[in-house]
Amino acid sequence: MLLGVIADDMTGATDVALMLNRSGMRTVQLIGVPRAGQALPEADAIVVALKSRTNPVTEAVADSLAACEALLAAGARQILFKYCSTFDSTPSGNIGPVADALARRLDAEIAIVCPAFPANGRSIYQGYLFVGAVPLHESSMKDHPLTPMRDSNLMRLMGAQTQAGVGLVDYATILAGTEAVKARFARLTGEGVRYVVTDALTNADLMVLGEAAAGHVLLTGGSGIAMGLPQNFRKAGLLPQREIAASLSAPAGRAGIISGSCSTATRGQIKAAIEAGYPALKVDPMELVSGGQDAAKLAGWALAQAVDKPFLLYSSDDPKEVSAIQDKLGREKAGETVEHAFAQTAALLAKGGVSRLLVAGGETSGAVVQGLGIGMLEIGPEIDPGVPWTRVADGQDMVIALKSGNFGAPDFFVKAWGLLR
Ligand SMILES: Nc1ncnc2c1ncn2[C@@H]1O[C@H](COP(=O)(O)OP(=O)(O)OP(=O)(O)O)[C@@H](O)[C@H]1O
Ligand SMILES: O=C(O)[C@@H](O)C(=O)CO
Repeated sequence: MLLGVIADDMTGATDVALMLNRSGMRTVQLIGVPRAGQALPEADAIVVALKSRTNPVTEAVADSLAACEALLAAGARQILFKYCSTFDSTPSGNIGPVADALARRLDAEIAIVCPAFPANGRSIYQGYLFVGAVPLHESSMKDHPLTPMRDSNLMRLMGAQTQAGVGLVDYATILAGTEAVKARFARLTGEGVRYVVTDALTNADLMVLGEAAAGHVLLTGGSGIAMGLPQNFRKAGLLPQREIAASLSAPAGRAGIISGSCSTATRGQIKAAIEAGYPALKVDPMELVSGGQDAAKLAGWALAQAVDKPFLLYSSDDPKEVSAIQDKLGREKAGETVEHAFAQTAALLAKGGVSRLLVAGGETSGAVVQGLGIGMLEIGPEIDPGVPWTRVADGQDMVIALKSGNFGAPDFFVKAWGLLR
């Protein structure tokens, strides 16, 4: 094992695992902190998916350190701390405190801070993070319920979360190439800077950064920064050339979609699936509370549909409806109610013969994976940037794709099946 990754949420873990797999590293995703003494699977890279983005700082730090120990014990030579490409966090964390703890553990004198993910419109210029054509604080992330992003300057954002010095490698330096970036790293380290925000607009920039950071024991960022790391291991003779499969052989069985994501992207994808004739049932949190709907009824409905098209179970709604439900139930209870129902439903669906599943939403994916008792995923082909098919590697014969709310083209739910054999 060469590279160990600690990801702060479930879909972010699949995102970075895909990036590594595409770049020729055989990658396995583990769900949660490995148990003490647990033998980790054979792989070039292992991604540990945590739920440490918004939980209390002390828990996030403890889980990240435990994951780091397990990865080091399995032979990791470099550790990547993967967070969201929109730097989802608050002034109290969790990105800064987790990075600080990992830097201390690894004796890292420098660590890149690079959430750039050009394929999904996340770029960094002069240390400012852009989402598409607008700065982060003007994007929909400004209204995120848990981690509203009201600033776009990564030096300020990181600086508010750590006591360590924060510096910048600007775009002109990236354009000047690997040696220039390395020289800037050395200068900043000499000035007492630990965290280096790095500009990046294109994949080529990420390759330069990856090469320049070959000797760093710790990196932090979005999945984009992983793109340039496999080349270093290959150059060092540690990583053989690997075939990347363009499709995934999937077990025979029914196909379906579970969506608890309320993002604009997901709602568009649901509309496209319904227009394509997929049988669809809307899940209503109020009905779940009153008992009008429950997991048995949802699974019963899904399994009663004709098998020629995947079924779609969705609670996704527009922001006005979601906030009306949250006003009635409370934000936490609304989320938990839906997640609990989908977790139980997923277990019943698997028992009923569903073996091909698409799930939309980070929290929803976490709940469904837990409901299915999944501990390990092997990474398959890319459906859209940041979202691969995966195969369950420690239990039932199933393929599953976990989609971040904001990711995927409008026809995501319709085209994904074409990659399965
Ligand atoms: N109709 C609804 N009313 C209120 N809450 C809902 C409703 N539907 C889903 N939810 C909750 O909203 C949350 C959606 O979060 P989730 O992480 O699954 O999606 P997302 O935020 O779009 O995705 P990501 O985190 O990947 O960006 C979940 O807690 C889910 O249970
Ligand atoms: O980096 C991203 O945007 C995603 O992988 C993610 O973390 C979604 O929660």
